[in-house]
Amino acid sequence: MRTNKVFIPEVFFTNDCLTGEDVVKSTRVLGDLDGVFQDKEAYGKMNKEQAVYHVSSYLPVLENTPGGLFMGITTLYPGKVGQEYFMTKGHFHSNSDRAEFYWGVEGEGFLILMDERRNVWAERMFPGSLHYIPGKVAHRVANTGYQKLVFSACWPSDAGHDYATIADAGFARRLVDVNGVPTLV
Ligand SMILES: O=P(O)(O)OC[C@H]1O[C@](O)(CO)[C@@H](O)[C@@H]1O
Ligand SMILES: [Fe+2]
Repeated sequence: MRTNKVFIPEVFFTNDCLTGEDVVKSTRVLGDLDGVFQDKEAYGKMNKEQAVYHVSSYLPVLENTPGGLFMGITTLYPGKVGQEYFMTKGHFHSNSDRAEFYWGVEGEGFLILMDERRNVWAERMFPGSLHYIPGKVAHRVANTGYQKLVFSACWPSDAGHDYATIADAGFARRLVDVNGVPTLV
């Protein structure tokens, strides 16, 4: 199933619009993404305190509750490490068959997807793009534009995050700038 439906957002979300005791905010700086980017030399020269993305997550039920939903807003800054675009860490779900929706709110980029057989493909993200991420498909987002990329997500409260599989083997393809064109290599 490889869909890329489009809807018209009536409200532009921002990280700040989620508040309250059920909201958890986090920031990933470049130093949190050690091993994620291919160009180690370029990464080594960059400021590790630099923020790459912020996530605000609305968690109305406890983590692992069956049948609940979580919702998040991510702001991913523009930038590159070498020729590779700033991107989220990426993960499978711990409960591997759990699916998720992502939707583009502001800016432009790509959702990079990889199934368990390590087939990789990408869907263009833009304000109003809607992306269904099936279970057993790893997902990460790259900002290919010159402004911040804001996207939102909705996922089951018992999905969990499996970062270890990606930390061990990475994605089979990377999204890099080839003569100004975002290209999966
Ligand atoms: O969890 P990662 O791979 O750092 O990516 C951040 C995004 O993914 C989510 O974990 C949801 O899949 C959100 O909290 C956020 O939108
Ligand atoms: Fe996810």
